[in-house]
Amino acid sequence: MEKSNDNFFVRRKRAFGHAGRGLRLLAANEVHFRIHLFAFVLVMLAGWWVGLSTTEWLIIVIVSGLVFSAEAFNSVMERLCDFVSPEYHARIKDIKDMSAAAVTLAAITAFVAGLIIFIPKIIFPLFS
Ligand SMILES: Nc1ncnc2c1ncn2[C@@H]1O[C@H](COP(=O)(O)OP(=O)(O)OP(=O)(O)O)[C@@H](O)[C@H]1O
Repeated sequence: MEKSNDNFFVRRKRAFGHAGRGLRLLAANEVHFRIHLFAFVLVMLAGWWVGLSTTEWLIIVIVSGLVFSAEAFNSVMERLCDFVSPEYHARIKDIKDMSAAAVTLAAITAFVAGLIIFIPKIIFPLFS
């Protein structure tokens, strides 16, 4: 690809445009990405309802970002694998399964963090 002579800011703006297109592709085509988005909105509403502290919001935002990033990279892996090897291949299976495992690890981390933050705020008041 030819190197452009545009200045720094024009190139950064273009890079954000490419990233924005990637985000739209993920939101439009990836069911799991949309499920995470839906769960994120629910957690935001629940956080607002129970009144999270700044630190708790930070933890929720960080673990959610981790899940979104892992999901995005997993989608990239799936597309790359399908492009490189549309037919069944044992190595492609390993790559896709490991990539899916990365998302699962991030999701478990977020789930456990959510339990630690929300359980005391939702369950404990019921018994006090
Ligand atoms: N070309 C292939 N070669 C070997 N195994 C594959 C191949 N394609 C898919 N698989 C196996 O099927 C599983 C599901 O793959 P697939 O690409 O359909 O992802 P998915 O989890 O169904 O995601 P999505 O439905 O979001 O595309 C993989 O984790 C892998 O075990």
